[in-house]
Amino acid sequence: MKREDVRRVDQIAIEEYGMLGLVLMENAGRGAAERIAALCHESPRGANPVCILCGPGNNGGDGYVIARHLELLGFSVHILSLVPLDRLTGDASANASIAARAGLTIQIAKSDEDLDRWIADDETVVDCLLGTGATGAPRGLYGDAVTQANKRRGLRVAIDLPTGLDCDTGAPAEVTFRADLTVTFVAEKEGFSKPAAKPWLGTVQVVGIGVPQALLNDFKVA
Ligand SMILES: NC(=O)C1=CN([C@@H]2O[C@H](COP(=O)(O)OP(=O)(O)OC[C@H]3O[C@@H](n4cnc5c(N)ncnc54)[C@H](OP(=O)(O)O)[C@@H]3O)[C@@H](O)[C@H]2O)[C@H](O)CC1
Ligand SMILES: [K+]
Repeated sequence: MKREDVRRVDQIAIEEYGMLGLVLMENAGRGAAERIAALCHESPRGANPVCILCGPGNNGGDGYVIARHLELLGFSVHILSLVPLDRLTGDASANASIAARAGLTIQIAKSDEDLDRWIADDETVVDCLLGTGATGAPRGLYGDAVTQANKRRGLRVAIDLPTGLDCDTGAPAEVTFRADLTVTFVAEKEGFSKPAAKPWLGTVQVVGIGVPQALLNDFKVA
């Protein structure tokens, strides 16, 4: 699916079918956590703990849901947010607040030094930095976070798409998250089929977020 179409699916599910964004995000995050747990159990590089890198939007919001479910699945998890939590809005803000009240470890990374210090070398790193709302190459600290993550030797999991990858063209930015697994929501993105995208995607798994079949049919999603 094209980026604009998958964003429309979220929007229509909420505006025309009356679903709540929080429900879509919970389904997304729970499904992603289950895939991450499976990968960590079956891969020799699959480490526990897990470090979740969260950005300023709903892709970051997914990360707070993933953290809560990974903890329930027996993983020790810590979250590095690249923005103060009061910068978050909507569903992302709600889930960051739930994670904080639940006592999940959340640190605010303000510099590349913070990222270098707080991302351990052998933990599993989850990319919840930028999703379908990204435009252009990851800017500033987002580029630093991708560079730091790519240096680690643990597993890397991208959520919805690897930060830096253009999900319509499949073109990687100068700095792109190199994932072992990409968990993408609703459907594979159009750019994922392009050869240039392959080194950055790793294995791709699609997670449904509970939107009605009628809506998927309208977008010809298998
Ligand atoms: N209910 C839902 O909508 C669900 C969405 N899902 C997840 O949501 C993301 C899409 O979330 P969205 O908030 O629209 O966008 P992002 O999380 O990708 O964040 C984009 C913001 O990041 C900033 N930005 C954009 N480009 C760059 C860049 N190149 N470098 C740095 N920062 C960037 C920008 O913020 P500004 O304040 O700077 O304007 C964007 O607003 C989707 O991918 C899913 O993961 C759930 O899956 C389902 C429910
Ligand atoms: K991402």
